[in-house]
Amino acid sequence: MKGKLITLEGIDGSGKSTVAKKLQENSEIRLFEPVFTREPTRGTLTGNAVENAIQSETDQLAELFLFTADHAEHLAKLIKPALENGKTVISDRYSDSRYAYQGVTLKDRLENPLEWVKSLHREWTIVPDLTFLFDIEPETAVERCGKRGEQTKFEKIEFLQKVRGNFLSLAKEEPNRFVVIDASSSPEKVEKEVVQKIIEFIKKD
Ligand SMILES: Nc1ncnc2c1ncn2[C@@H]1O[C@H](COP(=O)(O)OP(=O)(O)O)[C@@H](O)[C@H]1O
Ligand SMILES: Cc1cn([C@H]2C[C@H](O)[C@@H](COP(=O)(O)OP(=O)(O)O)O2)c(=O)[nH]c1=O
Repeated sequence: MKGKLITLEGIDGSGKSTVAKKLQENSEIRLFEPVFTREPTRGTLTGNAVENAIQSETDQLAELFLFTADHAEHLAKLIKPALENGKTVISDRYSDSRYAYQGVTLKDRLENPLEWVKSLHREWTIVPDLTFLFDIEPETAVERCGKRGEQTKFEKIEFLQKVRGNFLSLAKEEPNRFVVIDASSSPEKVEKEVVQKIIEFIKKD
């Protein structure tokens, strides 16, 4: 696999989509002609199923498998072919979202849900080359989500506190893959930091 996979992760309202949009417009990033994508995917069979699940009180295990099915489809149809073509792929959310979020939703059902969800992916997923973790206080993130519009069942402070904890422990486990960004900074500062790291990373090879 020749291309590089870069992922954007963080709790709801941490500013991932804002950064993804800025990256698409950034002239230095455009030079690399990256493929921009996201999870959950949009307008696909699996992505639509996930969207329905998020908007209802779906069983947490069923929800995990829907998110995971969407990931498998995303890998097969978009990520793998793009990487094989030597493209840089930038994904707004990816597998770490499953480890962090379902690591919380499944905590009353399984002994160590984060590790279990990780192990479920191990044999077939593609581990990103670089992952940005947009780290922010859940209070600020939820306030931002409120301004954005209708809130989902995941956009609650207590829940997101636990998700944030999972993201931070994932970052600690793999310090070479993760870059933790202070997402409470201004959009300009966040963009500048991310662009700089991506360019450094791509030029390194
Ligand atoms: N650095 C920032 N400072 C202040 N507000 C921001 C910042 N980044 C994004 N926002 C705003 O916060 C809200 C959530 O951002 P968004 O990019 O949709 O987050 P996410 O994709 O991580 O859920 C949006 O209304 C966006 O305009
Ligand atoms: C990809 C993924 C997302 N999610 C959650 C995170 C979000 O609350 C929700 C939808 O993702 P998304 O549309 O990216 O939300 P946002 O723009 O607010 O960050 O699904 C999981 O629980 N597991 C997953 O594997």
